[in-house]
This record gives sequence, C-alpha cells and structure tokens, in this order.
Amino acid sequence: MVKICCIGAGYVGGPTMAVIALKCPSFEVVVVDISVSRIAAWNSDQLPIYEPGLDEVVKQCRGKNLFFSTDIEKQVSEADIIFVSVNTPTKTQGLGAGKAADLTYWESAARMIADVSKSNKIVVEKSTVPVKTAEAIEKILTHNGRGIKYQILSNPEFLAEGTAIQDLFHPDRVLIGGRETPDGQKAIQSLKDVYAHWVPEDRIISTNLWSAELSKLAANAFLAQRISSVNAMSALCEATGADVSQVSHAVGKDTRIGPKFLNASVGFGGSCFQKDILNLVYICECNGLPEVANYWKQVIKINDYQKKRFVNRLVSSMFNTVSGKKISILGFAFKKDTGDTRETPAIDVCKGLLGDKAHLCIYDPQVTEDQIRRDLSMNKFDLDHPVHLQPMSPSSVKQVSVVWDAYEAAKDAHGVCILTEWDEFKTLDYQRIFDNMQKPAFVFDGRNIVNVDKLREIGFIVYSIGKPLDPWLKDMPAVA
Ligand SMILES: NC(=O)C1=CN([C@@H]2O[C@H](COP(=O)(O)OP(=O)(O)OC[C@H]3O[C@@H](n4cnc5c(N)ncnc54)[C@H](O)[C@@H]3O)[C@@H](O)[C@H]2O)C=CC1
Ligand SMILES: O=C(O)[C@H]1O[C@H](OP(=O)(O)OP(=O)(O)OC[C@H]2O[C@@H](n3ccc(=O)[nH]c3=O)[C@H](O)[C@@H]2O)[C@H](O)[C@@H](O)[C@@H]1O
Repeated sequence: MVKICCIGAGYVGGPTMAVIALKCPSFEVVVVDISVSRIAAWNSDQLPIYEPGLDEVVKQCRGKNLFFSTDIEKQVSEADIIFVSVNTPTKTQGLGAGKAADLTYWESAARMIADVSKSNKIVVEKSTVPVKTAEAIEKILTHNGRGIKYQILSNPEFLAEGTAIQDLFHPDRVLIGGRETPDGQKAIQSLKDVYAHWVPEDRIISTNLWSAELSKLAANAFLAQRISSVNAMSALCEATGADVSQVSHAVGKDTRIGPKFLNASVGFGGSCFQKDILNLVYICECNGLPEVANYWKQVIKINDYQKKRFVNRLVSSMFNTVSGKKISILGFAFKKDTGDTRETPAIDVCKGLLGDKAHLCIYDPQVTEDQIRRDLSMNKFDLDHPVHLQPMSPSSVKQVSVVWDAYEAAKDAHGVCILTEWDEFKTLDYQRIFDNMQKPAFVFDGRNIVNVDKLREIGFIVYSIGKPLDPWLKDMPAVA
C-alpha cells in the first residue's frame, strides 16, 4: 500500500489530501501538523476551515484511509511520498524583509524529514516557494542522508479558496516538476500515478523543477495582474462616465483575453497574490533584473491604490469626515465562501476608516469576532504564520463592534460598506436597511453586487467601483 504523509494541515494540505484519499481508496493518507488545535479540529465535526463540499469529502474518508495526526515524526518515517504544505509567508525581518519568502517552516520540515527517515522518500513541494528552493531542500536532505535517497518534486497547487473541492476534482492542470535523471523521471511517474486516479492524462504536465516552481509564481502574478488592470480601468471609468462592468464584458469577449477574472473590486486579497508577487519581485532583483521587478511591483501598487481610493471616496463623500460616524462593514473575508481573512482588503479599508475616527460595526457570515480583532490589531505579514505562533490576546481595537446580522450592523449607520461579495448581501432588504439608517444614507459597494438604480430609487447615495458616479459624488474630490 502506498503511504502518503502531508506536513501542514492548512487550506491546501487539508482539502488536497482529503481529495487524494477519496480518489485513491487503496492509499493511506495522513495529514500532520505542529498545531495541536488544528489537528483536533480536523478530527472533530467542526473542521478548522470553511470550504464548500469539504465536510462531505472528509466524512467519507476520515478513519478509513484519511487520518489527521500530530505524531509527525512517526508518520513521516513511514511514508513513501511526503507532501510539504507549510506556510511560506513574506519575511518580516532581516535580509529581504517585506519581500522574500520566509522559508523557516519549510526548512524545519526538511530537517525533520532528514532526521527521521529510514527509507527512500519522494518529497513533494506543495507550498509555493521561490525558484531553486528544491536545490536547497535537496542539500538539507542529502547532507544528513545516511545513504537514504530522496527525490524532490515540485507540485504546486492551483486551487482557489471557496472553490477548492471543485478545483481539486477538476483541475485545469496538475503540474509536476522533477529532475531530468532516470530517478527523477521515475519519481514524476509515481506522482502522476496518484493523480491519474481521477485527472485525465493530458491535464498532467511534467516539466523540470525550476519551470514548475516558477510557473506557480507566474500564474499568480498573471491572475493578480488582470485584477489590477481592471481596477486601474475602474478609476478611469469613474473619471469618464464609462461603466467598468460593460468595459470588462466587451474586453473579455475577445477570445484571446477571455471573460474570467475581470471583476473590478476594492482590491484583491488572500494569502498568496501579494506574497507571491513580492517574492517574484525579490527573485528578479536578486537576479539583476530591476526592470522586470518594477513591472510586477506595479501590480501591487495599483492594488494598494485601489484600497486607498475606496477609503478616500467614502470619506470625501461623507463631508470629508467620518469621525464619530457609524459605518457598517458588510463582509470581512477576502472573498465569498471562505472564512479566510489573510490580506483581505477589508483590513486596509477598516484601518483607513479607523484612522479617520469612524465607528465600525462589522458583519461577516464566516469570520469570528476574535479573528477580526486580531486582524485589525496585528502587523501586516504577521498573519500568515502558524496560528499557534500568533499573539494569544491581541490588543483590543476601540471603535469596533462585531455583530452576527447585516441589519444589526446597518442600524443607525451613516454608511454601509460592502467589502466581500457574499451572495446574501445581494438579496438584503435594502428598503428596511435605509429606513433604519441616518440620512443621507450611503452605500459604498466595493464588489459591484448591488443594483445601483434600485438603491438610488430607495434614496441611497451609492458609490459602486468603476460605475458612473452618483451626482452627489461628482462634486467631491476623488483624491487617492
Ligand atoms: N491558501 C491557498 O489557497 C493556497 C496556498 N498555497 C500555498 O500553500 C502553502 C500553504 O498555504 P495554506 O495551506 O494556505 O497555509 P496554512 O497556514 O493554512 O497551513 C499551513 C500549515 O502548516 C503548519 N506548519 C507550519 N510549519 C510546520 C512544520 N514544520 N511541521 C508541521 N506543520 C507545520 C501550520 O501549523 C499550518 O497549519 C503556502 O506556501 C501557500 O502559498 C498554494 C495554493 C493555494
Ligand atoms: O496560490 C494561491 O493561493 C491561489 O491564489 C488564488 O486563489 P485565491 O486567492 O484563493 O482566490 P481568488 O479567487 O484568486 O481571489 C483572490 C482575490 O482576488 C479578488 N478578485 C478575483 C477575481 C476578480 O475578477 N476580481 C477580484 O477582485 C478576490 O475577491 C480575492 O480577493 C488563485 O486563484 C489560485 O489559483 C491560487 O492557487
């Protein structure tokens, strides 16, 4: 029986291994983690992450051929294939701080593998890592090798949160990079055999190690670039009277461009786009390519501009001050159908409004009050480290309340701010919300999900990213 062990039971390790276990019933799959609470949650009815369809997959396999454990060393020593899916956040200190990937967790996992292994292993990079990481890992493993042979493969993950299970069931492609030696090719074939249980052969691509590592960074950079491109257009739409949804539709009809990933927003979030682009920028700089580095940096600059622009629009349209005003924040997760808040644009928008002394009343169907308070009090980049290494009791943020109902959040508010595109926000009773708000009542839609005309009929002053401006807003300075 093939034994698979995955180090890191997070957003990638958990769902990916659950799907492998489901599709490969003859394999034993064990997911291990240093976080005791995370493993306990995986073994309970309340899984540690919210992901549509995940519960069903886990329920079908857990206890049969899918296990979650903190007995890391035992499970690693017994495995044939070891996936490493640990955090690779942006470095906060030292060389490359604010840009380079922090490989502390990866290195400690590799050293542990080297320490406990007694048989040959295939070690799979599942985390997103800088190009050439496999070379460093190889050195760590073979240094302490005691004659044990390791083959390192790069098998980056392309799932998106909120659709992880569907993405894993029907991936556009599975990418496997390995050494171009007979042993390297044999290892690639072993991993291909795992995915071949459910992924069509023509969707399993193999490359050399460095191409696979770089393709992951490139894919995320291209995706983020599309969002920054449409967000840059949204600013121009507001200045000219064009409508960004119409522009996106027209542009996306070109089959060379395609319709996906062209929704203007308050900015992209999530744990990966920013960190992976910063990582790419750092690699370019280290390779003496400042022009290439600057090109990609611009994607992040536009994203920061978009978030700042949104806050400035909001404040300037409310008579240039939100001091003491209640602003209702609908949605805190970085996108719908996830409870993940890493790098969510909501953090920057809320911090911007708090800087102008607003009172915030926040509602998100999947994010806890504790998480919101942590996010608003912690430093940027600290949030993507393992949970048990984060401060236990973050300092409490004044001027913020968290409620469990959108109507409660909007009651007596001066403005409503939509920051996540949760479906339930599309069907709220906006008349009821309007009736219970201070007047003039404002809606700032950072996701373009409300019916602007209908809301204006009710009496709201509406700002929707990249849409023709409300007459009220036309006279306000659109500074950024
Ligand atoms: N979140 C996503 O949608 C995607 C993430 N990725 C990449 O996958 C990697 C993991 O990301 P997530 O799953 O989101 O992170 P996560 O933070 O949800 O999970 C990582 C887990 O690794 C554990 N861990 C850290 N060091 C460990 C060690 N030495 N031994 C055992 N466990 C350890 C942590 O406790 C944590 O539970 C990152 O490199 C990320 O860039 C790639 C594609 C999608
Ligand atoms: O490496 C990763 O972590 C993953 O990053 C993204 O997945 P994810 O961040 O989970 O979610 P996306 O759907 O890509 O959304 C990212 C952000 O962009 C925003 N977005 C997305 C699409 C769009 O048109 N407009 C837009 O503003 C979303 O609201 C969200 O804040 C990629 O889509 C995955 O392929 C990749 O595996």
